[in-house]
Amino acid sequence: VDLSAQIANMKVNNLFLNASGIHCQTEAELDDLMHEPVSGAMVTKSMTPQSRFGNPLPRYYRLANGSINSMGLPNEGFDYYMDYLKNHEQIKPVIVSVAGRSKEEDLEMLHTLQDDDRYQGLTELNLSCPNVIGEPQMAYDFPSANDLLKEVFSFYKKPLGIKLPPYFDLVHFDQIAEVLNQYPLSHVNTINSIGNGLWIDVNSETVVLKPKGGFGGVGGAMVLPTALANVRGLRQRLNPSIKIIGTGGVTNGRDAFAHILCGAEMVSIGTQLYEEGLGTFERVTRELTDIMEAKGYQSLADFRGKLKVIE
Ligand SMILES: O=C(O)c1[nH]c(=O)[nH]c(=O)c1I
Repeated sequence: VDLSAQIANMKVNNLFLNASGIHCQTEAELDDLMHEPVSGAMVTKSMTPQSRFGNPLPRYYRLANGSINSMGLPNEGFDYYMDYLKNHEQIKPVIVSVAGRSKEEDLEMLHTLQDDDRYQGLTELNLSCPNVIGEPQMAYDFPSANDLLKEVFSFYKKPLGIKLPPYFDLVHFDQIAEVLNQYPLSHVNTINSIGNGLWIDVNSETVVLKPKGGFGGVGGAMVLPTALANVRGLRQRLNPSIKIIGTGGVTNGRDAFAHILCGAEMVSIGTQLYEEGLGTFERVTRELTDIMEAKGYQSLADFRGKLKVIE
């Protein structure tokens, strides 16, 4: 499987990586991902300038065919992750995910990354966290997102991607693509969880998450149709230079194959990785390879973005 993801010139030998938030908050978790033999890259938990405990527990709940979470941006803080990068050999590319609680925090972290000559990595600006109490998802506010990106790209010159929430209206695909196409983005990562779902334990007649009255982001198998639509919709609208990391609903090789048909350059695995463990990478890679061999494809480029419609 030839794999030359042109995402910030990452030369990787495997298209899979963890979804941000999954197994990537602590040094031990990051080391596990760094030494996991199959995945081609990894991404950190979204970080804020200071460490955060996040929302009160329970804040994650497994569903029959997915998950719901209201973690609330728990992370060890910006300096912790910068130290991690300085003190650990990068066996694979590490995408640094930043999620300030305000425009000022985003700019603060990006200025620091821009000014650090030792930092040459790929950064992902998370504009779609649905669970910080009282905070909107910036990527649903097109003018604000545009203002932020205009300011970011006035000084940030290193590779930068954006983590997007799911959109549910083709006009919104048009509108966000119109904003993003103005900027020299490395990639977009789509989708983040479907924000503010609600799960109820009917026996106790109670929600299952403590924060926000039980409202949380939905992920896992049940979001695959939304994830595929967002990868496809944005691939059809974004400049070809802006690559897509497909995230959402990937549980097996067929799901990954579908993401690539829609145009994904690389594919993230979240809920399934959390529930099954790091062995997911080997299993899904094997399943995808089997599908490719059965179809006679030698490389991802043979079918990437080549989804057929019904004429
Ligand atoms: O609650 C979280 O920490 C969280 N949870 C998500 O589902 N997506 C995000 O971007 C984040 I920052």
